[in-house]
Amino acid sequence: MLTTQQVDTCDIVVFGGTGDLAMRKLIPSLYQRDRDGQLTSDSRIIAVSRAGLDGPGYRDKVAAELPHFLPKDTYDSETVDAFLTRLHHVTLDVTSAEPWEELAALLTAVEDRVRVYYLASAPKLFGGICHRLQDNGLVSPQSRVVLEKPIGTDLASAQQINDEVGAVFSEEQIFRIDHYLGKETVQNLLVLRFANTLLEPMWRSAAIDHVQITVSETVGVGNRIGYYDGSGALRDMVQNHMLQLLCLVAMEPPNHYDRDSVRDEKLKVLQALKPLTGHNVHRNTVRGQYAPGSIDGQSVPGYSEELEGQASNTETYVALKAEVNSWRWAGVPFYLRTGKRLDRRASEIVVQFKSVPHSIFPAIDDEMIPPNRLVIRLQPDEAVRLHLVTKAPGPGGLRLREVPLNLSFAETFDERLPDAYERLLMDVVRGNPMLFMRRDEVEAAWEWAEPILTAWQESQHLPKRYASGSHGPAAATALIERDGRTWNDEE
Ligand SMILES: NC(=O)C1=CN([C@@H]2O[C@H](COP(=O)(O)OP(=O)(O)OC[C@H]3O[C@@H](n4cnc5c(N)ncnc54)[C@H](OP(=O)(O)O)[C@@H]3O)[C@@H](O)[C@H]2O)C=CC1
Ligand SMILES: O=C1O[C@H](COP(=O)(O)O)[C@@H](O)[C@H](O)[C@H]1O
Repeated sequence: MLTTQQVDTCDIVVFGGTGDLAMRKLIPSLYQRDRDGQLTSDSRIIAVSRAGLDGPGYRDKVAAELPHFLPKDTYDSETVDAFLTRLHHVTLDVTSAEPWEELAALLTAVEDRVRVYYLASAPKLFGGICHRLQDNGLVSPQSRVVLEKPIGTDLASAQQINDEVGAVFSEEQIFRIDHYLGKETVQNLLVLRFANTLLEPMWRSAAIDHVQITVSETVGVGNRIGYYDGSGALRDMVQNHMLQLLCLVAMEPPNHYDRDSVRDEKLKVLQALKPLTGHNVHRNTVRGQYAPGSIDGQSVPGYSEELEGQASNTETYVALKAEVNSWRWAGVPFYLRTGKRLDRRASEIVVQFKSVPHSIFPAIDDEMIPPNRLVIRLQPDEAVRLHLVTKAPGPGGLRLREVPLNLSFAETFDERLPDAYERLLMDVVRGNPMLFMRRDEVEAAWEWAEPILTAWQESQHLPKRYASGSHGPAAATALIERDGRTWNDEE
């Protein structure tokens, strides 16, 4: 839950302030924080783009779009009007050599204060923007820079971006965002593991059979195809969000809930990932691309139709088997899968415990007793479900039933679950980088992911086509079934 006590004065400059991310996520999240009284009246939000808008023009744009991206019960016109007065727009081509006079005049018209430069623009612009900020005298110890993902497309490009940004800002001033870390249910994972004594003794290979991490989307690539076709699901979802989830499940208990203790432990997990290279990539990964199909009764085109018939090997689906080479996790596979245009929207982590070693019940073999499962449902219908085996009531022969103990967030808490960006934006303002990726984490994640991309590129195999609205490629089912396990697709 966000604290409502702290009120901050800041200027938030959004490079790319008219773009999809800004309009759908950043501006609505800032509105919510303002609505909760967390910004002082003189705090400002300054959008930068080439759109040729003035302040009133940008305010009109936000006023028209904001209602579409807010839960209805959080919209009220008085608060919106007050919020709009904070908004400014500076028209600027960040690649041009012109001095940044208008932006500089606006920023330096007030006393030095916390300044957040949010780079909601293409990563190739990050280095240039930072250098221009410095050249224009706009970087002070109170400045922070937020880098949107993806940080690069491979290790070398990530290092280059990190070097360029690092030449202007210190590591403490750099916030590499992974919005999955701002989700309430993801933060709850740390609380679940480290504020309960029940789980930790079982949280290891002695008791756990395997872990599944799924991020299944029903949406396609939409209007982001230009970006997506050069990226694909491994770069877009696995290298960042999914590996971060894996880290939170697999990490050792940090000594403290603070920036370096938590990030040090996550880094160790990334460094312990068993490399997937060469033929191991083909054995342990599946990539797919959506074909035409139907979602919610509506026909939808395939990926290549969306590319106007252009051939593309970009994957919109990945399933893979990862392993963490550590004492705790030896022999416990982590199965990851993510894809677009699938049959359901569901993000979840499933921790599957081992089966009972021996059945004491006559006529019920060990394998007839379902193993316990902990399902951490990240979205939608956020919940933690512990599946236990119970006796089905009734006389006669013993019948066993698997039943979930269901901690549903909606049923348990009255509070609205804030969007991930609400929490993360205020963490930047307050200078708390714990839920942001440190340079070494990003680069370790690339070190593991890049050989997979290389092996795919060198291979003759094309991504497997799967019908939109399906479970994904059959090969992904085979990947887990070959180990005698099945994907959790029940809920
Ligand atoms: N959209 C999303 O859901 C997500 C996006 N991201 C990342 O966020 C970043 C932005 O994405 P998104 O909002 O979708 O992209 P958009 O293409 O929708 O927006 C890009 C923004 O940058 C501005 N811009 C582009 N070139 C320049 C320039 N030379 N000078 C000044 N402004 C410029 C555009 O305005 P104009 O063209 O008018 O100048 C626009 O405001 C990307 O790095 C993306 O990967 C990450 C996660 C999710
Ligand atoms: O970063 C990204 O995340 C979204 C999925 O985020 P969610 O919060 O809706 O689960 C994904 O659709 C997008 O392709 C990716 O860039």
